[in-house]
Amino acid sequence: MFSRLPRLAVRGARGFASSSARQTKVAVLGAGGGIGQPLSLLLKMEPLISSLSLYDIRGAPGVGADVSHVDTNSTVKGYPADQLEAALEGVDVVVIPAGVPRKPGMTRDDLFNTNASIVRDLAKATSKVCPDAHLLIISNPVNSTVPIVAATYGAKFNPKRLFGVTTLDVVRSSRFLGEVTGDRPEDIKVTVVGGHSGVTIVPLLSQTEQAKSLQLGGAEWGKLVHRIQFGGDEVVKAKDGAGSATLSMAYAASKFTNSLLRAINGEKGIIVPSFVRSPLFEAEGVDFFSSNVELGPEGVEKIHELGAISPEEQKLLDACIPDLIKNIKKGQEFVASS
Ligand SMILES: NC(=O)C1=CN([C@@H]2O[C@H](COP(=O)(O)OP(=O)(O)OC[C@H]3O[C@@H](n4cnc5c(N)ncnc54)[C@H](O)[C@@H]3O)[C@@H](O)[C@H]2O)C=CC1
Ligand SMILES: O=C([O-])CC(=O)C(=O)O
Repeated sequence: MFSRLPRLAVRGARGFASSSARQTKVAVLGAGGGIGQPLSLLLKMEPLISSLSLYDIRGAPGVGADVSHVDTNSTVKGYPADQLEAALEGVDVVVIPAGVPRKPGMTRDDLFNTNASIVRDLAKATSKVCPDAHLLIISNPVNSTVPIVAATYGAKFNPKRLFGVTTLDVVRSSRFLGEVTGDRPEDIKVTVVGGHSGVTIVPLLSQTEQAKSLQLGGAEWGKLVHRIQFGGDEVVKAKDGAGSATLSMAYAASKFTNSLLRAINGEKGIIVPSFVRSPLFEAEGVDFFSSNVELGPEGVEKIHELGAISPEEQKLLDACIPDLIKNIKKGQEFVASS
């Protein structure tokens, strides 16, 4: 049955999807949307999930009924607008792609006014119903929505269990670098640090074997870095008013969810970039930062240092920090004043 699903089949073959895997209930909040629908389908194909809870203010019962016919073992239920708390009952992992996407000419920060309160209200519900769940935040601006969730949790905030999903930047880096070098994207691993918008996205290409032929600071490198930082804009422009990345984002979110689920199930050595509460640049006033994070049963097990970076990458980092501080503060102040 899984012959059409090579990535999942490999996972199964490694034994982590065996019947000894723990029962894991996952909720998607915003499941009726452009990301939510394909993400729900991909999570239905995830052997480490036993139960899927799909919530949206529009259309989730329909998406739930549809996805529930897929012939994998997990159960699926869609919940309408007035059943958020029921949707969160007993949930271990909550993935949140709820909120509006960009239109051409907008920055991610332009989404703040609409999405900040959506994310805050969903976080209020998760902190009440499933306070120990791992939270995977997709809604933009991620640099602000993740601090919003942390601030909403207040004393209940567990920094090990809150993740801004920056995986699409990693996915794009592999793909775009592969287009330049001719290497297979599947073989390329790029550590992307910082945040998730424009210049806060910092790909550490000097640490990637396949990027060694690029002259750091040269035109080709500069073009590639710019494409990685502004890859989201390419999609927004091509969709011409109909939204932003949905399919590649659903893929990226399912990839990150799988990494976390494998770690929760005891697999060791899973290290992926994610935007988390981080000590790395705390002294400079940056409370949240994306870097390589080692995942474990409790969520964040270890936050890795950046390692050796080139002078060109240091410049990118210097440009990232002030924007990141602004975005994080904006989220924290929103919760403090609401
Ligand atoms: N982290 C990342 O790398 C990426 C983040 N995004 C962000 O993801 C978000 C969603 O994007 P799309 O799925 O394309 O948008 P969409 O508009 O297609 O879907 C959003 C869904 O959220 C639902 N929603 C709104 N308020 C809600 C609430 N209070 N509770 C539950 N559901 C609610 C809507 O009904 C809709 O179905 C946007 O903010 C977008 O910017 C998009 C791509 C990549
Ligand atoms: O560009 C956007 O607004 C959506 C997004 O975060 C991405 O595609 O990276």
